[in-house]
Amino acid sequence: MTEQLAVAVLGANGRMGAEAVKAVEAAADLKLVAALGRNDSLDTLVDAGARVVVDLTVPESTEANVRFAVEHGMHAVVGTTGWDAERLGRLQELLTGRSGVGVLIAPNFALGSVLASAFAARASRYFESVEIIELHHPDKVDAPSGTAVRTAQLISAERDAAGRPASPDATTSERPGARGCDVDGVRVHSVRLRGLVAHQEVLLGGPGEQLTIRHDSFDRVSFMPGVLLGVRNIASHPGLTVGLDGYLDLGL
Ligand SMILES: NC(=O)C1=CN([C@@H]2O[C@H](COP(=O)(O)OP(=O)(O)OC[C@H]3O[C@@H](n4cnc5c(N)ncnc54)[C@H](OP(=O)(O)O)[C@@H]3O)[C@@H](O)[C@H]2O)C=CC1
Ligand SMILES: O=C(O)C1=N[C@H](C(=O)O)C[C@H](O)C1
Repeated sequence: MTEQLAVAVLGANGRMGAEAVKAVEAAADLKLVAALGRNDSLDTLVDAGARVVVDLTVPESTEANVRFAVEHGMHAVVGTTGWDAERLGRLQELLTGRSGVGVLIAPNFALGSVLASAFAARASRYFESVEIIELHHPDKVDAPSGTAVRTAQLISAERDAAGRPASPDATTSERPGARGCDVDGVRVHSVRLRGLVAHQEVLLGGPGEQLTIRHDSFDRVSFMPGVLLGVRNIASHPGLTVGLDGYLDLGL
């Protein structure tokens, strides 16, 4: 039998972390060597011989966690949100000169969500209007969701490349927040509702028609194939990758 890959999970007591611990433990080719919570020392990762660190913590913790992993030569598979351009810039700098280390920042690990965002971005070339509605459980601390931000960025890039102008909007007076927030020129609306897990709709409008691209995660098990895909493939993707689509051959 080939050697098992040593994996550590940070945020192991959280909703996602607990699911990731189960997924790693159930995978014959992986070995869970550490499962850490907020008050555990990161030095445990070194002592445990972790090769890949999975970060599923909180936006204020994730950057320091990833920095520790990279500085100690460990790959990092990151699902935590909050990776804005400034943080990504610092991470890119950190990775320079550490050519063997890979970091995957994946705003969404659900394969259906990754596909939905890619399809929506491509479709947005052909529609006059586009807006995003993301819907999540009310215990989520950040808004808009990382997935919505990423989707808006992909849409914005596609529309720029296609020479599409901004979506039309005649609003001249509004109550704060009524039109959602602006992410790279795309309006994003956030719903927080008990009973939900993670959902997103991209609404695309043209004269006399609408296309809606919707993805639903009903359970956090939906994220686990993507987490495992990241863990298993990160060693062959050195440097920084943003989005699980970077590990897939979507051909779009
Ligand atoms: N990429 C994807 O597919 C997905 C990403 N997410 C993202 O993952 C993150 C976690 O989500 P979720 O599991 O729902 O959140 P939870 O609040 O349930 O879990 C976060 C956990 O991280 C712990 N934690 C905080 N800081 C540290 C630290 N420095 N080291 C170790 N553990 C720490 C928290 O501990 P304590 O409770 O003590 O604060 C908590 O147990 C969020 O950013 C969310 O947006 C969520 C779902 C899917
Ligand atoms: O907090 C969550 O639950 C989720 N967070 C990620 C995000 O912000 O996009 C991924 C998914 O939407 C679930």
